[in-house]
Amino acid sequence: MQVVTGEEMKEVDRYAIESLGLKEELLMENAGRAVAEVIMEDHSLQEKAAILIGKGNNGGDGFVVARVLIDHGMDVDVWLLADPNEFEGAACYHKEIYENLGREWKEWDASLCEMDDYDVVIDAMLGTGVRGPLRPPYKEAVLAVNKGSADVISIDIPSGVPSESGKIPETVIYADTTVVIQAPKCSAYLYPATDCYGAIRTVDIGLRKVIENNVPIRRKVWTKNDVCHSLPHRIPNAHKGTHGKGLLIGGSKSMPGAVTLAASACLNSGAGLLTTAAPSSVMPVVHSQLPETMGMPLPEQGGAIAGDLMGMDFNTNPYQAVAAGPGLGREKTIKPLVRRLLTEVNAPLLLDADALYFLPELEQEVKARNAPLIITPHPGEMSRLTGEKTEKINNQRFTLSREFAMEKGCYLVLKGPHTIVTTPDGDQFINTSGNEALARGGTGDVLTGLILGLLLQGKETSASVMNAVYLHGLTADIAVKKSRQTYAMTASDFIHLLPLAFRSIISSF
Ligand SMILES: NC(=O)C1=CN([C@@H]2O[C@H](COP(=O)(O)OP(=O)(O)OC[C@H]3O[C@@H](n4cnc5c(N)ncnc54)[C@H](O)[C@@H]3O)[C@@H](O)[C@H]2O)[C@@H](O)CC1
Ligand SMILES: [K+]
Repeated sequence: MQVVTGEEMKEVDRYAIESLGLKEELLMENAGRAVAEVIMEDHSLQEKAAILIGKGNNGGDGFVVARVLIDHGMDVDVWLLADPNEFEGAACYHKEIYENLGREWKEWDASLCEMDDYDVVIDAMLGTGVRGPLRPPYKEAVLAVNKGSADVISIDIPSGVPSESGKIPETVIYADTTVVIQAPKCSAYLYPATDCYGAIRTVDIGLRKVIENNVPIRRKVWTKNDVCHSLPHRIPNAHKGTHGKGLLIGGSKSMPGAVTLAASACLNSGAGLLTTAAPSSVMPVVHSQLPETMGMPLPEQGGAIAGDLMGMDFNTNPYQAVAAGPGLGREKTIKPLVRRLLTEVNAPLLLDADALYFLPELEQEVKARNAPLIITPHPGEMSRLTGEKTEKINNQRFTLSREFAMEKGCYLVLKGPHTIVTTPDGDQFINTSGNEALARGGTGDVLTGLILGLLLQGKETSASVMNAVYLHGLTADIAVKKSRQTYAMTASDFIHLLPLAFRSIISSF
C-alpha cells in the first residue's frame, strides 16, 4: 500500500482526469460511495448521523456519502460549514444532485447543532487542501465534535491535519476512524498527527494502478504479506554455511550486555554462524551467555576496543555481513575502528549506536563505499547526523530520511513509532508492527542483531532490513498480547518471542 503527500495525490488525480479521461465527478462519486460502504459496515442504519461539510472536494465527498446513506434509510443531518454559493466544480455538482433529489442541508450554527444528538459524526470538512490553523467556523465545529460523545469518522484525513507533516495545529479533529481515499497520507504515520486518525480504513476509488504505474510514489507500507513473500525459505538440505557467516563488533567494559543482546538476536534469527568481536575482557561475559557464538577477542584500551587493533590481523573478508555498534562506547579509539570498517568491509555493513557517533567525521569514507551501508539511528542520533533539531526530524521523517539516504548513498533505518527504511535510491518502506513496549534500553541492540541475521540470509538488502524491522515490532505486539501490559518486560523478552514471530510469518507462507 502506497503512502502519499497531498501533492502526489493531486498529481494522481490530475493524471486520471487529464490522461485517462476519468471525470472528477466520477472519482468523487466512487470516493463517497466507498466511504458510505465502510460506514454502513461499521454502523447500523438505525443510528442517527451528522455530516459536516466544508467547501472543497472533501465536502463534495460528504454530499455523496449523505446521498448514499439517506438512500439506504439512515437518518442524516447535513451541516454546511461554508457559504452555499461558494461550492465549485465536482463539489458543486454533487451538492446540486443532492438538492435535486429534494434532500436538505442546514447552515452551520453552533447553537443549533447539538453533537450529542448523534450516534455518528462524519467529518467531511477539510481534506488535503487544508492550509494552516483552522479558521472560523471550522474551528468551532471541530471543538464541538471533539467534545461530543458520537463516533467520529473522518473522510480522507481528520480535518485540520496536514498531509505531509506530523506537526498539528492546536485544533484538529480526533477521529475514531479515518476512511482514507485510495492511499494514506504521510501524516498517518507521523506523530502526533497519527493520533488524530484513529483506526485507518483505506478505500479504492479505481486509482491503484495509476499510483503504481503512472505517478511513481516510492513510499509504501511494509505489511505481513510483504514479509511472507520475501523472507527466504529454509531448505531441507541446508548446512550452516547456507545461512551466512556474520561478524558482530561491539561491547566495552561498562556495556557488555548490548553486544550480547545483539548476538543473541542474531543467533535467534536463523543465521548460520556468528562471530562476536569484543574487547578481550568482555568476551567471557558474551560466551557465558551464548555458547553458540564464535569469539574474536580484540585488544582493548581503557575498557574499549583499541581502534588501531594494535597490529592485529583483522580480516573481515570471510563474512557475508558485518554489524558494529552495540556497547562500543565513544572513546576516541572507536573512530579509527569505524573508519577501517567503512573502508575494508566489502559486504553489507550495519552501523548502529556508538558506531554512528563518529560518522559525521567520516563523510568521505561513507561516500566512497561500494558495498551497502546500513545505519539505524533513533531520532536523537539522526539529529546529530544531520544537525537538525529532533523535533524537526520527528515532524519530517519522510523528507529528511530520503534526503539523507540519497545524499550519503546508504540505507537509513530511522527508528521510532512507524520506523521508516529508506534505500540509497530514495525508496521508502514504513513499518506498522510494534508498540510502545519497545521504548526501553536494549531493543535497538536486538534490532541490530536481527538485521545482521536477516542480511546474512536474504538476497535483497531492503527486504532483509524491513523484514527484521517488522519481526522486531511483531515480538513486541506478541509480548503485549500475551501479558496485556507494557511495564514488566525487558529487551531479552523480545528475543525469546522471536520463535513465535517467525511462526506467525511462516504459517502464512
Ligand atoms: N479529484 C480529486 O481531487 C478528488 C478529491 N477528493 C477529496 O478532495 C479532498 C481535497 O480537496 P480540496 O483540494 O478541494 O481540499 P479541501 O476539501 O481540503 O478544501 C480546501 C478548501 O478549504 C479551505 N481551507 C484551507 N485551509 C483552511 C483552513 N485552515 N481553515 C478553513 N478553511 C480552509 C480553502 O479555502 C479551500 O477552499 C481530498 O482530501 C478528498 O477528500 C476525492 O473526492 C477524490 C477525488
Ligand atoms: K475530513
